[in-house]
Parts: sequence; structure tokens; C-alpha cells
Amino acid sequence: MLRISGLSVDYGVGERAVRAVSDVSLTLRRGEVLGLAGESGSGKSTLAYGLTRLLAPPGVVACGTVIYHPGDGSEPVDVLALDHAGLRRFRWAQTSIVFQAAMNALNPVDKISAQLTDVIKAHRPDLDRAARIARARELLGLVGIPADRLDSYPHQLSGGMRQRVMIGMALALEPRIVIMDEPTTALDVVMQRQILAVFTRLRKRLDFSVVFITHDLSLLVEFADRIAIMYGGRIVEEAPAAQIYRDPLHPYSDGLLHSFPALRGPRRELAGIPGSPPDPRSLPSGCAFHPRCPKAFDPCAREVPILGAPGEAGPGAAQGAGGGARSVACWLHTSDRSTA
Ligand SMILES: Nc1ncnc2c1ncn2[C@@H]1O[C@H](COP(=O)(O)OP(=O)(O)OP(=O)(O)O)[C@@H](O)[C@H]1O
Repeated sequence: MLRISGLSVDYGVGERAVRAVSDVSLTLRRGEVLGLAGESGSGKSTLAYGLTRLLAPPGVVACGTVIYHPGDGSEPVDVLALDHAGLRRFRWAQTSIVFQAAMNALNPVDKISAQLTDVIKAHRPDLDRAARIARARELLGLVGIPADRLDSYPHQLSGGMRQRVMIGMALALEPRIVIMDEPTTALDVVMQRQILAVFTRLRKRLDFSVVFITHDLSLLVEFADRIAIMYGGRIVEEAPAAQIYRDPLHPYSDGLLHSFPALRGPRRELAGIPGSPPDPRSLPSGCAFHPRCPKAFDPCAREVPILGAPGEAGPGAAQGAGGGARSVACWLHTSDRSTA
């Protein structure tokens, strides 16, 4: 559905530009949940905003392409080249985002009905008021909220309900892709699971693809089909969720996996990752993770390993446990790949 190639995003221009996302290539397939995990500051949100052209200045896409394949026989869309009218059609109708601050994204002085019907009115001017209200009721029903809550103000709803309203709003125009940026981070674990259960049910029914961004890798392991792990603005590993869980290849993926308790499956010891994520203004040389990596060795500080299939000739090379394509950017799993 979406093919991102060599996408880099900077904050600022010229010599003072800071690269927050570097050379990211990812493919989102039809009906798939693609998880994007990494610590705070790894560039997950910047990537999501970059690919949907929602970056606020000084953010700029420095290079790369984002191609959307509508899958209805129409031509692929070059998202980064869309004009204003094209972007309007692309956003919300084709791709919608549930933002990180979704809990606060509702307007406190407007009733839920007004906020839901606003979205419908903006993109479906053909619908009259009665049809818009009917659709708003239907959307609340989809996310498991009684229709009489249409007349509520946001403060009269619980955090979980507000989050569901946001999901309903994101689905208002039946988008093909929904990007969720830390949608459940502010909720307790029980509410997180309820929201994810609602969302999973809707995804099966409405058949949209999802990019799910979170720092909680254990959540993704349950929910995503594939997972891409970001560190220092780059993808450092990408694999089917089961492989990441059973056999993470990159020491950072392994550290992240052992930083959160899993709700299901065998118990794992929580270890955490020593140190802090790097500042993109002064990334460490070579592999950005090397100062924190328990397995760093000779080449790690010198050269950036590029993302590719786990090499057979590199020391410690391994095959994925569960089958399926996977890639990793780590000298432990590399024979002779390096950036120019
Ligand atoms: N407006 C901005 N100006 C300058 N730098 C920015 C701006 N917004 C983000 N950054 C920097 O870009 C890097 C990536 O930030 P981003 O928010 O994409 O990370 P993230 O992985 O989504 O983290 P979080 O989960 O905390 O949102 C960070 O180092 C951040 O400081």
C-alpha cells in the first residue's frame, strides 16, 4: 500500500540542519499492521509526519520517496509531490492519523457530535446534516460507545472513551491506512488492551493497513505483523513480529524487548538498556548504538552498518527463527556491508 524509499527528514536547513530520520525504507502491505518501535527521540513520529507531509517547520523531507498504491486500479500516488488538493484527498480519506496527544486532541468546548460531523462535512460535502449525524452515530457504535454520548463534551468522557472517539474519527472516511502514534501510552494497561481489541476487530472488518508507533515493543509483539525498530533516526532491524520476539538479532532490539514486561508468554527478566538515546545533533560515529551496546566490537565505532539480510559470513550471523524476510543493520550479522 505504501512504499517508503530512502526517506530522510531534517529539522532546519543548511549547516544547522539536524537529521532526525536517515535513509528509511519500509513497505506497508495490504491489511498489515506494521509496528514502529524505538525509544523516545529515535525519530518515529518524525517519520510518520514526514511520510504524511504533516511536518511542521523547521521539519523538511530532505530526500526519498513515498509512493501510495490505492489498489483500486488507479495510478500509484507520489505523496511527496502531491499538490494541496491532492493532499487533502490523500489525508483522512486515504490515510488518517491518531496522534500521540489524542487524549487532548478533542476540542474541549465542542460536543462530540460537532467534532465528528465536522470531519465528515469537510470531506463529504455531499452528505446533508441528517446523514452526517447518522454517520457519527454509526462511528461511535463502531468503537463501542453508546450513541447518546454524541451530546457529551470531551470532559464528560473517560480517557479510554476519548481515545475511542479519536479512533472513530480517524475511521470516519474509511481510510486504507491508519497511522497510530503512541495511541494508548496515556492509558492504563487494562484500557490499552481494550482499545487494541476494539481496534483489531475494526481492522479485520474494515480491512485497512496500520502503522503502529510505540516505544513499548512488548505491545507490538502481540499486535503487529511486522516490526521495524528505530534507533538514532535509522531502522536497525525489521522482521516479522514473532521473529523479533523469539530471536531479535540487533542488540538494541534485544535490549528493548527486555525493557518491558510481556503480558503473555514465558517470563523474561527485565534488564533495560544502559545509557540514553543519542542526540541527533551529535550522533556517535559508526553504529549510533555502539556506545551502549554490550556486544560492540572493532568495526562498530568506525562504520555505519547498512540494513540488509543477516549475512552468512559475518561473525555471529543467524537465520531468523520463524521464516520470512528480515533485515538488520549490525556488524554482528554483516559480512562486508557498509555505507559509502
Ligand atoms: N521541531 C523540532 N525541531 C528540532 N528537532 C526536533 C523537532 N521535533 C523533533 N525533533 C528532534 O527529532 C528527533 C526525533 O524526534 P521524534 O519526536 O520523531 O522521536 P520519537 O521517536 O517519535 O520520540 P517520542 O516517542 O518521544 O515522540 C529528536 O531528537 C527530537 O529532539
